[in-house]
Amino acid sequence: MSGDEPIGEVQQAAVGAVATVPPGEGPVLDVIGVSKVFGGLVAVNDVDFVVPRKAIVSLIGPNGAGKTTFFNCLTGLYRPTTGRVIFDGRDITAKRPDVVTSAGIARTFQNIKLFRTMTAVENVQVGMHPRLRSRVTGMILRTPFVRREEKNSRERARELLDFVGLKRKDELAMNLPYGDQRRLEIARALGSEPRLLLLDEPTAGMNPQESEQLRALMDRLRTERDMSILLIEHDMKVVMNVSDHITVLDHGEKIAEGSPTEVRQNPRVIEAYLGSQA
Ligand SMILES: Nc1ncnc2c1ncn2[C@@H]1O[C@H](COP(=O)(O)OP(=O)(O)OP(=O)(O)O)[C@@H](O)[C@H]1O
Repeated sequence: MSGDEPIGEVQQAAVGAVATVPPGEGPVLDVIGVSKVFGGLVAVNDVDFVVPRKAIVSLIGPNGAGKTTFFNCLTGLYRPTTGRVIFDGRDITAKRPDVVTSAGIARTFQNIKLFRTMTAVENVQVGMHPRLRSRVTGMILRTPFVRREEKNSRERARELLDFVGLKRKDELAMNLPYGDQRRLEIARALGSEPRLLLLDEPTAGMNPQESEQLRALMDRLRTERDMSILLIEHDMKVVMNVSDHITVLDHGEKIAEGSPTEVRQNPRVIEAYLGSQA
């Protein structure tokens, strides 16, 4: 598990019709009453949350609002204290991170987590691992099937790097400029062929031009690859321009949700978040 203390069993909230919605229909992600408690601290408090198909949904809120903890509850890094996580009609509550990835959710991290001494292509190939069919014995014996799959995965990795706009594909990850490392993280996440992509502050440390390129990339992921995106982001320009829907957390609670226009005008949001920025 994640290193946080065990909290007890996940309470089985009522799922009603949600769990019976067949894959491919209904929202891609349906989160029901998720809470996460660390000792006495309620980091996420009974949050309901939906990501419709092919939507870009942003999760915003002041520092410490519980956004990353919420992500960690979705991706199996944390076991939620209460609540259910339904992905594409399937209950993935408290499943291991590799199971969640295989189910079709990929993520990037607030602090970039690349294999620093591997090339960009190799990093993306690692990301493809959940979708590869080679077995360990085949890898040791270097069977024709393994060699063919490796070649295909190298070509596919290069395509994904093209898609995210990364030119220095054979460069070691640690030698890439910061913006390219962020792009590489996204390409690696795409390697597992997710239907839902979770991005944790992808524009952190980027200049305005790079942020705009990333916004355009998110748009293309949705329109060209039918992907749904859940975004944690502090750059309000990016959030307001790219999101179909925004949810606002404050002290672990959902205090508002709606379209960018609705959220921008919500007095609780202005007070809790936009106000504090101003
Ligand atoms: N493993 C942990 N153990 C104990 N407390 C934690 C743990 N992870 C997060 N917290 C606490 O939970 C609260 C929510 O933190 P979280 O990182 O989820 O907020 P955030 O909205 O992502 O913040 P930021 O915008 O600064 O990244 C904070 O008070 C934080 O200190």
